[in-house]
Amino acid sequence: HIVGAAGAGELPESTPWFPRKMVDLDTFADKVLEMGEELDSDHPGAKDASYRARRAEITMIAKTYKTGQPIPNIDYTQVEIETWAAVFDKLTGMFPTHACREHQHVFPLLIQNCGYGTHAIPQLEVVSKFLKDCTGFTLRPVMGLLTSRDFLNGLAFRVFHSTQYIRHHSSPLYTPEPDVCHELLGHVPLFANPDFADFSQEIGLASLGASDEDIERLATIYWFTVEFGICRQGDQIRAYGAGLLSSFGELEYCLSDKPEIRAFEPAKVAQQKYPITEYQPVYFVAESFKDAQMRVREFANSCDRPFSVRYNAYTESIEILDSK
Ligand SMILES: Cc1ccnc(-n2c(S)nc3sc(C)c(C)c3c2=O)c1
Ligand SMILES: [Fe+3]
Repeated sequence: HIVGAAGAGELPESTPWFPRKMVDLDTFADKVLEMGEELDSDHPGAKDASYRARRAEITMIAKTYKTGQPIPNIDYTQVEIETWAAVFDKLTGMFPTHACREHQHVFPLLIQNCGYGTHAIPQLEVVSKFLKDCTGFTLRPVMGLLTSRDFLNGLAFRVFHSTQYIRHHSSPLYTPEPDVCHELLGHVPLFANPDFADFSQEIGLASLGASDEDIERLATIYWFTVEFGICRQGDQIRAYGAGLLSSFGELEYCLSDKPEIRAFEPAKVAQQKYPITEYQPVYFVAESFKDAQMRVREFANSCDRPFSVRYNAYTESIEILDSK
């Protein structure tokens, strides 16, 4: 039976807090791991005071953003647009031979409907409206890195927390963290695909109220799919992970004979360690997004959460089922 909003009382005391309706995502805003302008010393923009100030200016928008509001547009500078254009040109040249068919199918629509091109950086609000039309996914501006729990919880509501700042102009082809190029070229095209949207939401639903250990396992599964996923396409393999599709070097490397390629089995993937500052030594191949979704659902059922959840798209809220 369905346990309503009051159902929180029905859950075991030890259940970690999780959002029950879309507006609850507003509570994540102040919980960002670092404000975004405290850049690591090895960050390309660490010594550039005006870059750090620009980051703070852009991330302030995310701090005040509330559910239901349009995402404010950023008046990007010529230097920022040139950085974007360099990344756009380099990567779009590789998509025909390295990106999965789902990415290639939607890219022309992004050019047509969202102004993707070298002359301007697409605005998140325009892109979010497009995604809403395609799969119900929406974007939400984020100041910097959310915790894995908060970030994955957002996916349960088909909400993707997206950065709005861009990497430092001194290194257009490298970034130690997500930036708007990574989101627009890597993540957005796949969230326009219904099967990938279902798959991503599956991970999000599994993360609601999950134990810290299960959050770690689900974040690792996220890492080897949404970020660094490879899929089978006929007799070839292609990239669908955003970290691959937005990184010129790693997009080349991931389809070469250098990395090890394994089958996507969530229980095994969840145990895999991954470096985030160099290319992955191992990638996992999904047979299809539907197949990957079913495997994640199976994996989620084997987790030690004493209840299961369902998303009600009419009320944009979570329903608790068979709370054991
Ligand atoms: C699970 C989770 C929670 C928050 N952010 C992420 N996340 C995402 S989506 N993309 C990137 S690209 C990059 C270079 C890094 C470090 C990174 C990242 O950390 C992942
Ligand atoms: Fe990412």
